[in-house]
Amino acid sequence: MVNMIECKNLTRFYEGDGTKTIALRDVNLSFMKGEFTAIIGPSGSGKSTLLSLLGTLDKPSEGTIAYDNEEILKKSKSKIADFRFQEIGFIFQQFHLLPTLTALENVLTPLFSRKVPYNKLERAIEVLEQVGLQDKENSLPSQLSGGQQQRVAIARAIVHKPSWLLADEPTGNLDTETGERIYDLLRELNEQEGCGVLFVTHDPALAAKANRIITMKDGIMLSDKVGATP
Ligand SMILES: Nc1ncnc2c1ncn2[C@@H]1O[C@H](COP(=O)(O)OP(=O)(O)OP(=O)(O)O)[C@@H](O)[C@H]1O
Repeated sequence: MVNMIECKNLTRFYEGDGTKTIALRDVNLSFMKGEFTAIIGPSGSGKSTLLSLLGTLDKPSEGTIAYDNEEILKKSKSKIADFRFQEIGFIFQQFHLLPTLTALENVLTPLFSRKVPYNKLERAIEVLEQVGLQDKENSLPSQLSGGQQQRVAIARAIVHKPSWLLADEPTGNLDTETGERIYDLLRELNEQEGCGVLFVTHDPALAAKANRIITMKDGIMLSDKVGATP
């Protein structure tokens, strides 16, 4: 159970064709479990890069990320994957559901080939209920609305009980009202499960409702402000 993530001098650049793109420059940030944080900023400002690094999907070019003082990214690939499975849940703008699998099967996918101390099927049914989709277990993604597909993706992100939920524009593909309901669901999970939520958004109204608002620009952290009180 990771209670704190600490980034020091985090820098990520990409090199190729004689050019160097700096996606993140010298970012210093800490996150405490249970926080509900919005990350905002213009396109290309480094928001997704930051989320990928925090979620151990990517490695920094320079700087460090410590999870409860442990630099997980310095470990082997399989140790990093185990860590990711135990601690992190991801939600994406494009849902990324497997089209030939039912809602229930999609939710079960992170548990394939994993040993867990609970009944996988019961757990998957439980989280589908938690996101309000108890009657859609056997539906394919194509038979679900955008909001419902994102709920399946959220159920999949929490099925393995992560302590951190990282969401990259989770409401970006949804209309305002559906987006607000997805936001409320993330808030509920944050309060009920105590998981830290970090979400990237382009929507200033949604960002303003978070407890902490981090603004990025050109790979730099422009500001880190206290938002709405819970
Ligand atoms: N794999 C890559 N190779 C080269 N450059 C990349 C790569 N990934 C990201 N970048 C560059 O890094 C910068 C930051 O990208 P990033 O996706 O983190 O921004 P963002 O704030 O999430 O943008 P958006 O809001 O459009 O999703 C951009 O200039 C982007 O072009």
